[in-house]
Amino acid sequence: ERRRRRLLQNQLQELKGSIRVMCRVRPTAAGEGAAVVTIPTPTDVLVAQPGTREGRRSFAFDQAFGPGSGQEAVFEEVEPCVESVLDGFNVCIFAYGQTGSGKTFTMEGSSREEGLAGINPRALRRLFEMIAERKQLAAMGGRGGGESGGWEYAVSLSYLEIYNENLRDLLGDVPAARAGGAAAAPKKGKERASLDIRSTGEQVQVLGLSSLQADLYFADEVEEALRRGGGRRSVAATKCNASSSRSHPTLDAESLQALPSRRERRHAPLHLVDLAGSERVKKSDVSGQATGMLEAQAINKSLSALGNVMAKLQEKAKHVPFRDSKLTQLLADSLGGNSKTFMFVNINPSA
Ligand SMILES: Nc1ncnc2c1ncn2[C@@H]1O[C@H](COP(=O)(O)OP(=O)(O)OP(=O)(O)O)[C@@H](O)[C@H]1O
Repeated sequence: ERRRRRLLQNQLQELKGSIRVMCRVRPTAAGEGAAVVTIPTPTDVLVAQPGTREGRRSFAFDQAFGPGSGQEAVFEEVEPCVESVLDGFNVCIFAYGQTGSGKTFTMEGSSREEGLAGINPRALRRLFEMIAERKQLAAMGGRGGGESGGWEYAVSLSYLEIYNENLRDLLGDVPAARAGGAAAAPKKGKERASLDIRSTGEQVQVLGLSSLQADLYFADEVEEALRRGGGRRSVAATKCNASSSRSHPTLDAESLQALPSRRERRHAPLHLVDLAGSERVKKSDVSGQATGMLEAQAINKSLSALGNVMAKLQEKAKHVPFRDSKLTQLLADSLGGNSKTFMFVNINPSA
């Protein structure tokens, strides 16, 4: 079963490509004026502004989601990839777009209603469900149980943000009893310190980052930790959005898989990234604040580094400049190679 699933996943990946770019157009909000963006086919996004220099322009994506597409439909598109993490694939899903375009809504969603939950909580829940399903299958099949028999799974969660090219731990004070191995919770007062990244071969490690070890979806515990972490994100008001995220928060679910009978161990990361707003400094009027300017420069640096890395990967270039920013260093293990990357381009449909 495991081998068959891997094979199907590989075939699907070859068909769809290992970097997939989706567009998500959010509904217009009150006072924003009429939408100038439509989705004439499931893969095309048309921007029509008659009388302007741009006129009509069409953009092709792997998939386009309109204002009527709910959180569930969006998650269904990435779900097979989330599942493949337990088969050892490295996966990265990120949301890119201007401030207020729906990145946080896509990744985190809203906790107001169950149906409004975004990719992050749905992905975590799916991972834990799958682990439970596999345990149940193994128990039913007894010993042996084919290739999937005997595997043990665990998930280690961490949550950090990249702010002005510094890495900050957002889970800093998880209960010590559940904080994982070498990465114990930092002491009070030190939790906002910048952390270093170490790359060892194909694995990327953030030194001193707290983690929450889980083999079940302890809904309250996990959600509470994430909620608290989310509350620590660096947020500022810009002209475009009253509470704009100025950092790149990244939720990481490292899946650990072990087959003790054969002394096999492997791990695969799932990176879920809500990129900071891509707006131009002038338009968002953050330039008046000294920190705003610095933030905008750091955001631009990492977004353009990410753009360069994606372009080099698409070209299959020999050298990919992962080291150009903290963001690309952090994601190096799940961009390119055998990994699967999803990029959501979030847009606001008003002129
Ligand atoms: N698909 C959607 N359906 C309904 N409401 C949405 C959708 N996308 C975004 N919104 C709403 O639009 C507003 C702005 O979205 P959000 O905060 O996710 O933007 P953002 O891109 O993360 O902004 P920033 O970069 O400034 O953090 C929020 O009130 C959000 O609830």
